[in-house]
Amino acid sequence: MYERSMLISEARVTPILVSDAPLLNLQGVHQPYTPRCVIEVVTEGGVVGLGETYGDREYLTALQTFAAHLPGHPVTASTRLWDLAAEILRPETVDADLLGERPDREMFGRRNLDKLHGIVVSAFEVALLDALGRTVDLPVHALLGGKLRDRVDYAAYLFYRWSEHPTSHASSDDWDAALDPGGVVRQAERMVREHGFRSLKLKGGVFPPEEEIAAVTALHQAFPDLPVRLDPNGAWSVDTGTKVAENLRDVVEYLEDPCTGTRAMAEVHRRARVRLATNMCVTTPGEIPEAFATDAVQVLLCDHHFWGGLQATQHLSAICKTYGVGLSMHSNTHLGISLAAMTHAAACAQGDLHACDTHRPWQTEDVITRPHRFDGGAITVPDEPGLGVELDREALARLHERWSGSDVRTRDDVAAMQVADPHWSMPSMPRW
Ligand SMILES: O=C([O-])C(=O)C[C@H](O)[C@@H](O)C(=O)[O-]
Ligand SMILES: [Mg+2]
Repeated sequence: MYERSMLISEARVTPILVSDAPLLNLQGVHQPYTPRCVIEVVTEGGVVGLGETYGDREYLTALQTFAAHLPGHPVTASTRLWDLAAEILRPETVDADLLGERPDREMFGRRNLDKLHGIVVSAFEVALLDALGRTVDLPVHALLGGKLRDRVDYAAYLFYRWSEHPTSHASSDDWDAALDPGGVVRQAERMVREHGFRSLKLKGGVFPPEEEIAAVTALHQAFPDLPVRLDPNGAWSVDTGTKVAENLRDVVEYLEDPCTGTRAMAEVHRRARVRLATNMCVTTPGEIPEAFATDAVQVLLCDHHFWGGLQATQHLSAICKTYGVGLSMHSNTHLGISLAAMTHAAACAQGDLHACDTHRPWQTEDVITRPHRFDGGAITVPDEPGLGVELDREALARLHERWSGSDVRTRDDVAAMQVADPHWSMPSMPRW
């Protein structure tokens, strides 16, 4: 019998808008503000566990529906969340958008019911583990079986970008534009100076491949000791991907999603013998067998937000280790609750872990009282109870008020680009 204090008395989902930088990608540009959700799970014992996830309208509705069913469940039973999700979030009860292909919006693979369950379960699993850890006075990594490393390395996530958004009432930061190799190298210099990163990743798919090859080569020349990656989000044909891979064979640690789809990835790897990574063609367990059997992917980017949580990420790391596939971590615009969860997940991941992605240096605000600092490009794995972060309630209220006063309800990089270029549309693939 569970102690009464371990039962959930309330689960809250608070949508917020987070200011974001004008970062360019294949689809367009980041909006001035992007939606996220903060999850709070309150126990009968008065403990609050935290989670953070996507805030797009259709996810928000699913998260709120799920939250209403949580009171009475114990925080010790996060594995049961999967059955609960299957019961509550059925094809007839969820937004149809969540079940269809939305290549115009998402860069983490296809949408289906399993993926939705993984996203919802993950958000609450993290909050349950945080609440449990605070209750029993143990860090989340201990609840996952114990950390395998004390520090988690992150990569400098470099973007082509404008200095400002093209709208007047937008958020701003003090970063310069980066639209050519020189600008990208200067951005990397500042990232490395301020945060000590020891790996570099450039978001590609923005300019023709020759320009991106030049930028990555310039990064390699400026930082000969640091591994460099390039990720065009599947923008290239097999021929183009093969050519880029051959050009960058001695320069990149790996190429991430040069092409769209497992078959195209396998063909590029067969032809060029350069390591390939993905957060697009393998984003659910069902996609693993074909990708591993055809050697399409040598590094898999996990992401607890859509793989189903911290425990699912651990399972994934064990599968990758078994098949000799390396592991890294995907990110989207996020705040400190997510960074803490990512750090606990990575601390417990088995096998060959490459520096994880994080968008955090691009964010100028947070919802935790002591925002993380990178030291030598790494985050020290917290040993405090739970995730090791405290909610800044004033900041949460401010960012929620921004959400309430705005009509931005989804991340839409295509629409944001149309503000600058009314003729812009989602490029058809392969773009080059
Ligand atoms: O590795 C990736 O594919 C990403 O980080 C996807 C993101 O959506 C990225 O493209 C971004 O923030 O523009
Ligand atoms: Mg990627």
